[in-house]
Amino acid sequence: MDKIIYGDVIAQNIKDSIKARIDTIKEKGQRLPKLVVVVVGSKVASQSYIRGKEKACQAIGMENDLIQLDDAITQQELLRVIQQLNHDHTVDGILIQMPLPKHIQENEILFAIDPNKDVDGFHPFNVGKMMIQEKTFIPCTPKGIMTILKHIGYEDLSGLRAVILGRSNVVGRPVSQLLLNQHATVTVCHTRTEDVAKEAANADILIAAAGQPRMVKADWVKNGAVVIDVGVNRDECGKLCGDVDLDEVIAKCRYITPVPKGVGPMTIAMLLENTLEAYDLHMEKEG
Ligand SMILES: Nc1nc(=O)c2c([nH]1)NC[C@@H]1CN(c3ccc(C(=O)N[C@@H](CCC(=O)O)C(=O)O)cc3)C=[N+]21
Repeated sequence: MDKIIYGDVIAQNIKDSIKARIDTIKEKGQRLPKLVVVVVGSKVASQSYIRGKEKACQAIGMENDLIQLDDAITQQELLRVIQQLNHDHTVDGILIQMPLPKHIQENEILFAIDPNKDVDGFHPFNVGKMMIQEKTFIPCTPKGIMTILKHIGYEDLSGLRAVILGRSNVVGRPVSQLLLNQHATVTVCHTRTEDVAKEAANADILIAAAGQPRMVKADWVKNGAVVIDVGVNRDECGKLCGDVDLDEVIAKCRYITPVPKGVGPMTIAMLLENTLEAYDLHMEKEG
C-alpha cells in the first residue's frame, strides 16, 4: 500500500550516506564522530530507545558512549558530568535522555550543555536560533517529520493547513515553527482546545503528537490529508502503538506514517545526522 510511508526505509538511506561519510573519514585516518548518551535511572521505556540508537551508531561506524547514572544522582553531580563532556574534545554530540527524574531541574540541565554539542537542539540558545530561522541543530523528531514531508513532495507548504496535536517542547512547539518556515498555516491543539476533532478535520497535514493511543479516528481526518503519527504508546496488550487509528484513517488520507516503522526510526537517523553536523563544526574550529 503506497499510502503508508515507511520511515525506516527513508532512515536507512540516510544512515547509508552517513556511513559513507564516516568511511571516508576513516580512510583519511581522522578522528571519528562521537555521540554520548546520558541516561539517569533505569526506566524500561528509555532502554529500547537507547539500544536502538546504540545499534544505529555501530551500524554506521560512529563512536558512541552510554553513561548510565543512578536515579539518586544530584543536580550538581549531573551538571558536573555534563561539564566533563563539554570539555572532552573527542565528544561531538551530547544527548541527555528525557524525561529526567522529578528532583532534577530539567531546564538548568539543558542550559548546561554546550550549544555546539546539543544534537537534540534543546538548548535555549538553539531553540531561539530556530525561532528566527538561523542555522542550528533542529530537534530530531521534528526534523524527521520535515524530512518525511519533503520525501513525499511536501516541501513548500504554501496554502496548506497544518494542524498539530500536542504542544510539547520536544515535538509540538518545534514542529509548528518548522511548518511555519515552510509557509504552512499552522494550528496547535492541546488539552484546552475546545473541539480538537473539528480542528484536525481542517488539516491538509495532521501531526499527531498528543500521547493518546489511537486517538485520531476517521472523522478527524480530511479527505486526502497527510497524517504523521508521532505517538509512542503501549496499548492494552503492551504493543507499541501510535496516536492514530491507522486502520480507520487509512481510507481517508493520502499518506500516513505507521507506528512502529514511521517517525521513530527517522528520529534516530536525524540524531546521527546532527552528530555528524556537530563533528564538522568541531573539526572546522580545531582546524
Ligand atoms: N533527549 C531525548 N531525545 C530524544 O530524541 C528522545 C528522548 N530524549 N527520550 C525518549 C524519546 C523517544 N524517542 C524514540 C526514538 C526512536 C524510537 C524508535 O525507533 N521506535 C521504533 C520501534 C522501537 C521498538 O520497537 O521499541 C519504531 O517506531 O519503529 C522510539 C522513540 C526518542 N526520544
